[in-house]
Amino acid sequence: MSSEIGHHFNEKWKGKDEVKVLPLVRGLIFSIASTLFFDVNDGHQQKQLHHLLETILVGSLSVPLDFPGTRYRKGLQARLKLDEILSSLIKRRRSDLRSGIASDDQDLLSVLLTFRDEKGNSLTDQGILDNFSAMFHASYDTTVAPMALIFKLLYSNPEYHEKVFQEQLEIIGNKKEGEEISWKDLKSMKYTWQAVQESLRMYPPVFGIFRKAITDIHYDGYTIPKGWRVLCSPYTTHLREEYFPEPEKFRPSRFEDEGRHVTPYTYVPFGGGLRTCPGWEFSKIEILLFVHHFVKNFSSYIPVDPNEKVLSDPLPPLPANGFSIKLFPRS
Ligand code: HEM
Repeated sequence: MSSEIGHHFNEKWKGKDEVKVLPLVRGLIFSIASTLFFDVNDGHQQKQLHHLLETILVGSLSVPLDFPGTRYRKGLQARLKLDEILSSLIKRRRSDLRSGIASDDQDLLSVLLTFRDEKGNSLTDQGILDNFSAMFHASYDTTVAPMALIFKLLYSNPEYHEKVFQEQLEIIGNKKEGEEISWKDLKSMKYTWQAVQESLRMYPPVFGIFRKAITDIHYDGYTIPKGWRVLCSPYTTHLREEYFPEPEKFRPSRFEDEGRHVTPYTYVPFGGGLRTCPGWEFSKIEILLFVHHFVKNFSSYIPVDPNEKVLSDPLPPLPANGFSIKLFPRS
């Protein structure tokens, strides 16, 4: 993943005086997913798949009116096209696995194709397509949001900005030419991770999660009857003064000492309990590596509009104009 991100910076950021962060981050997250999920590295095919995914996402958040020209109809058509392309990838990979050209752990596609449940049953092609669709939905916009916001928020807190840059520079300084980032390095990025956690507190990418009451629940004078669905939203606790004083301020130090001072279940950007997001560590690595490669390439940056609004329309919260920044390369 690190080399993929390093390559992305070489191709899309280096040599530029100014960039718009949001579209670049979208391209990066999609290219990581298509490489690690089904080993599609070809730029042209990635672009086509990326466009289809974006159309599906827009369609899934639109009013479900199945008429020609509506976003919903375009989303449905894009899903059919995406399934068609993925089906041909599945067919080819099945044959490559049989002939030994592909291995059973090379990417998510191979893992799904060779998966067997406790009774020895495998997934159907439709099951694999549905898994891909779920993974794309769950992993794309969610990770794009903190990556598009982190440098905007860091800019508002010079003390933490400095800490994050110093932390990354120390890691970079200890590396030999061409040496890659290790697990130990990722674990040592404590200020960077605190800053990411704080951005996920202020702007949780997932607005809410549902839970079903499996028994009557009595809470604070109210009864939630068995069978009702309850919507829990991170915004209800993330922005409460009693849990996070001055909640409108970007203050990553709230997560010092590995978040020990945070009241349990008040900080839930990845949900909680049995259904906690299974991709949270994956996204943690993506975001930490993104910050790492940024600092490796640039000594500083200036937002074109430091007061650019963050909009959640549609979700997730993103910088309103894509967050343009002026870049200063590291010599
Ligand atoms: C910053 C990035 C991410 C955020 C904020 C996020 C947030 C969430 C949240 C709130 C849930 C619901 C959890 C619950 O019901 O308690 C969830 C579920 C899920 N996430 Fe993520 N997610 C992120 C990245 C990812 C990534 C990168 C992947 C995959 C590689 C992923 C895969 C999933 C899946 C498959 C589920 C459904 C789990 C289930 O229903 O059991 N997520 N995520």
